[in-house]
Amino acid sequence: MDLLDSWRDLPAAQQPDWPDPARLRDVAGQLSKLPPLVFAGECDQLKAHLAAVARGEAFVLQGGDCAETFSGATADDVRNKLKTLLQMAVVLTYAGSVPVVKIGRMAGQFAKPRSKPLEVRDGVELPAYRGDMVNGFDFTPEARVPDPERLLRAYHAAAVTLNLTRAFTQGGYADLRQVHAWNHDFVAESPAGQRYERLAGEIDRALAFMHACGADPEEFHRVEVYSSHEALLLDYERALTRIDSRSGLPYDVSAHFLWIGERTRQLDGAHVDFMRRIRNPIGVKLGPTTTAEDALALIDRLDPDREPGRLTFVTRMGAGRIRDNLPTLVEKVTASGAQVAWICDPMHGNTFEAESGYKTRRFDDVVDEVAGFFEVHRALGTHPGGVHIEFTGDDVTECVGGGHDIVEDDLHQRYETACDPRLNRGQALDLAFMVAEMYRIGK
Ligand SMILES: O=C[C@H](O)[C@H](O)COP(=O)(O)O
Ligand SMILES: C=C(OP(=O)(O)O)C(=O)O
Ligand SMILES: [Mn+2]
Repeated sequence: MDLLDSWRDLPAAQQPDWPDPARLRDVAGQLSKLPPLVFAGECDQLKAHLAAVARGEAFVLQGGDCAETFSGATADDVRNKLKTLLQMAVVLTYAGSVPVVKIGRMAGQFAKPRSKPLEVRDGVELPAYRGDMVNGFDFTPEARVPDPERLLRAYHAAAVTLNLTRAFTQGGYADLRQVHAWNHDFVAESPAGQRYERLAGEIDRALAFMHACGADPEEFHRVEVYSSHEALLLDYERALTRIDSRSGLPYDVSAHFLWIGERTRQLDGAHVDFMRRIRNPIGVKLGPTTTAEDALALIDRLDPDREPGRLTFVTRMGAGRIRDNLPTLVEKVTASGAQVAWICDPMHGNTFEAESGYKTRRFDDVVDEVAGFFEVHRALGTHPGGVHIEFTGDDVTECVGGGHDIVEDDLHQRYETACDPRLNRGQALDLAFMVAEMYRIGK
């Protein structure tokens, strides 16, 4: 048997109950003939950047929706998300004085693990929504049936999103001389926008200075933005895995970077088995129950050759636990000689249900978890390598607190997420300024 299929004999958590397995096989066959969404060489490039992160020379900004939707694969939606990502990256690069590796939770983040298989509303029980790649968001029995056709739609929505991303980032929109333009629709009414505008003015002056010194303006014309998603549905990921013609090695060409979620990181499970065989840079989410032994065993399994940039640990402990839980993990991993990149996801350990029933997160908890992450790494002399966040480019009301001080009673106003609550654009920019400061202070 092809080793890329050995996961099929292992327990795979969080897979949908596809009602028609023959149809699933047919769709997987179609997917396996479709062109790659990314190229192996690009994945290697990202791996080299992540190796720099692991060495302490760069910082990762990874973010986007919790769950992308098919209807969100539009020019406006993608541009707004990219704009926010670029603004955050500029803040971090300039105010934090550090090269920023930009990775979108974009172009493939269509499948969700859930804590409960069923959703109950007013006594009616239906299968939980598992992302547009699996079933529909509407609370009807028809919508909630897993449909393999959705895997094909996910591929096409990812292709559209990636095409837009490549056009925006390579075609001039992301040119550093556009720093003001990204902010136009934002600056007047928001403190974060005004703060950003002042920083953009400084960048202008710095660019003019460099230009006067003879720097080539073309250097600032393009940026690299990489794609990433949770590698959850193994039938999809396997179908998009190809042998790289240069090296003869397998790459999952559905995204540059794939990660294993907190709910699917079982050492003897299917996800770890599949992911150890692909050559992309990969991540693993580490929640509050992770032991140092778990982390070391994951390293042995997923990065036996200790390849620089191969493995990133994304910790998501919760603001109240990070200062207690993270030090031992980092100490023991560092002592083992493994060089992983450490990234902080300050979202998933801080979710709670408001009285109104909306899932939400406090902006202050998000900031506190990042602060704890920095404190732990600074105390140990290790590198706080980045942040992984859920945000959107729109002015949604999903997380409480932040500049506009959204309160629980406001959540209903613009609660648009298909899964977890995201930072809105102002909250995301505020966070970027705070992270930049934390980065600079401890350096
Ligand atoms: O995004 C992550 C998970 O899918 C999400 O946190 C699970 O949410 P649930 O507890 O509502 O299932
Ligand atoms: C499911 C997610 O996170 P975790 O696996 O950390 O719960 C996510 O990133 O949306
Ligand atoms: Mn999420």
